[in-house]
Amino acid sequence: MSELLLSGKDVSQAIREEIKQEVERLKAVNLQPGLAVVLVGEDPASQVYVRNKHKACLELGYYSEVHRLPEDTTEEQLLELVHKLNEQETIHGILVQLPLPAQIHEKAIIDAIAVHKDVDGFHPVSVGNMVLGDDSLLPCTPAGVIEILKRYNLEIAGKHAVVIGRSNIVGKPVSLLLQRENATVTMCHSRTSNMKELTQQADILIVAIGKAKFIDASYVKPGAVVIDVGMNRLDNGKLAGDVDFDSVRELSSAITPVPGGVGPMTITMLMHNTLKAAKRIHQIEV
Ligand SMILES: Nc1nc(=O)c2c([nH]1)NC[C@@H]1CN(c3ccc(C(=O)N[C@@H](CCC(=O)O)C(=O)O)cc3)C=[N+]21
Repeated sequence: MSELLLSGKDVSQAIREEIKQEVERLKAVNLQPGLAVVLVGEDPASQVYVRNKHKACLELGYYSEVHRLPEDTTEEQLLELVHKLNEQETIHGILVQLPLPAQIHEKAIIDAIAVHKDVDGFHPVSVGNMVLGDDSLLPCTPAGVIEILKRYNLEIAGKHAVVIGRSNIVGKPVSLLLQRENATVTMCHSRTSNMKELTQQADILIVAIGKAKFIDASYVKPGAVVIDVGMNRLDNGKLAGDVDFDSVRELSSAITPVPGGVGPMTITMLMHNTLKAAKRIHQIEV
C-alpha cells in the first residue's frame, strides 16, 4: 500500500494564506488581531516555541507582544500581568507558555485568563463549552488534528478512532472533537490492558503518549490513518514522534511525519484562534 503523507506544514501554509487575506480585510475596520505570549523562565524548548509564535504573528500581520519574566517570578506577579492583558484593548489572545516554574500554580493562572482571550482553549469555561458542543476557542493541537483530517478529505464520520493518551491538552479534547465529527471513539492510556487489540481495530489512530517510536506496525491495522502527536527530542538532537514512522508508513493509508505534521498545525490554530477572538470581541461576523 502506498501511503499518503499528511503534511501539517502544507496545510498550515494554506490556512495561513487564508488568514492573511482575512487580516487584510479587517484593516478596513481598523482591527489588527493581537496576541500576547508570556514566557516565565529560560527553558530552551519554550524559547524556541515562543520565538516561532512571534514570527507567525509578524508573518500574518498581527500585533505581537512577548513578555519574558524571570524564573523566580511569583504567582502574584504573573497574575498581575494576566489581569493587565485581560484589560488591554490591543490584545485579543493571551497565551501563557506551559510548563510554569514550580512556585506558580498553573490552574490559578489559566483560571485568571479572560475566557474570550483564551486562545489556548485551556480555561475551564472553554473546556466546558467544548464538551457541550457550544462555540468556544478550541485547544490548538486537537483542533489541528481535526483540520489535517478534513483538509485531506479523510472521512471521520462512522470511523473507529482510537486515541492513545488522556492528557487535558491532547487526548481528552481530541477524543471529544472526534466524537463531534461523528467518529466512534475508544480511549487507551497507561492502564489499558489490551491496547494492541484495540489499536488494531482503529480506522484512525491518534497517538499522544510521549514515548519515542512506541507505536510500530504491530499496533496498526492495514490501511489505517495514523496521526502522531508525539514530540520527543532524541539524544542525537533529532525530533521523533511516538510512532515508529519507518515501521508504520507502508501499512498505513495516511500518516503524519514528525517534524512537519501536527506540530506546525498547533501554531497555525493558535493564529486562527487569535483571529477568531479578535473578530468576536469586535462583534464581526465569523
Ligand atoms: N500554553 C501553551 N500552549 C501551547 O500550545 C504550548 C505550550 N504552552 N507549551 C509547549 C507546547 C509545545 N508546542 C508546540 C508548538 C509547535 C511545535 C512545532 O511547530 N513543531 C515543529 C518542529 C519544531 C522543532 O523542530 O523543534 C514540527 O513538529 O514540525 C512544537 C510544539 C506548543 N505548546
